[in-house]
Amino acid sequence: MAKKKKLSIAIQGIATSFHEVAALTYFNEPIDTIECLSFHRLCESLKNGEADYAVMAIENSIAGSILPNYFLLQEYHFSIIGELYLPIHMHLLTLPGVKLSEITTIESHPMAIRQCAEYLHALKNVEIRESDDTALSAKRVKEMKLKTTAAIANEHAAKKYGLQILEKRIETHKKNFTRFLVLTKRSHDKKESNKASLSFEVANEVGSLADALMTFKNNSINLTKIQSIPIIGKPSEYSIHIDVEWKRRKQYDDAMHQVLLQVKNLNVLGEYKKGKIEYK
Ligand SMILES: O=C(O)C(=O)C[C@]1(C(=O)O)C=C[C@@H](O)C=C1
Repeated sequence: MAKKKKLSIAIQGIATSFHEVAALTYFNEPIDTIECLSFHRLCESLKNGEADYAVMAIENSIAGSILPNYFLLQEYHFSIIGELYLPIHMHLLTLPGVKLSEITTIESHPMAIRQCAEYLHALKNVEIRESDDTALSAKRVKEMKLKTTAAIANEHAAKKYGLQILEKRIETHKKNFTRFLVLTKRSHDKKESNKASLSFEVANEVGSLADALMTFKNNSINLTKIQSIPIIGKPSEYSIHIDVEWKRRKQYDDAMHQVLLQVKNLNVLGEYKKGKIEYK
């Protein structure tokens, strides 16, 4: 019997990155990952058909929204087919035997650095350096035998690169989640969807945004997130991104028909099943 072809999933970062963990958790089957060292590269990989799906972090419960990714969602017009809330535990990794007093540089992905800001602010005389990926920082410490550099990364990176966990759980708050979106160019089944991500623009007039949001309220639709991003070239104008959840599909459909008349450039970025926040 012919073997089933594995799905290829574009991730930001390399093996053991949080994106790899997110992709393995979401698909829950053997996958081929395509390692991308930027979110732009990740979108290109999906666009040119190298990947079947892409997994993209969009927000973190400590560090907030990854704003550039909202621009990418707008630019590439992929469909969001699912989401995943992944618990994130950050550790300080070094070569075996290294002491904290010997560390002069700490490097990691900027989102990881922001999630550990409290811990990092308390350290004296340590340079904080941004990298493309948590796992890549761990790999660099190992391969370049960097005795005075520590990486902020997860336990999978520690294991893979034989690094010691010098400090455990250095994230600012223990309930730390990153929300990932699963993107595709393919058509997908929306039968089970109870959540949507939308974007639109409103006139710069009294109450225009409030009126649009009231339409969702009046149809019993729960607004779970709102994020505005600038419209490039139109200073002080914004594109509004919202996430909404519904109990009955008809309520969402009714709200959408009404809101269509109130806003400009309404886009449905995806309709999908709401992810669970499960604390481990
Ligand atoms: O550097 C990684 O390991 C990533 O997968 C990137 C990333 C992010 O983009 O937010 C993913 C999850 C964590 O929030 C920290 C970093």
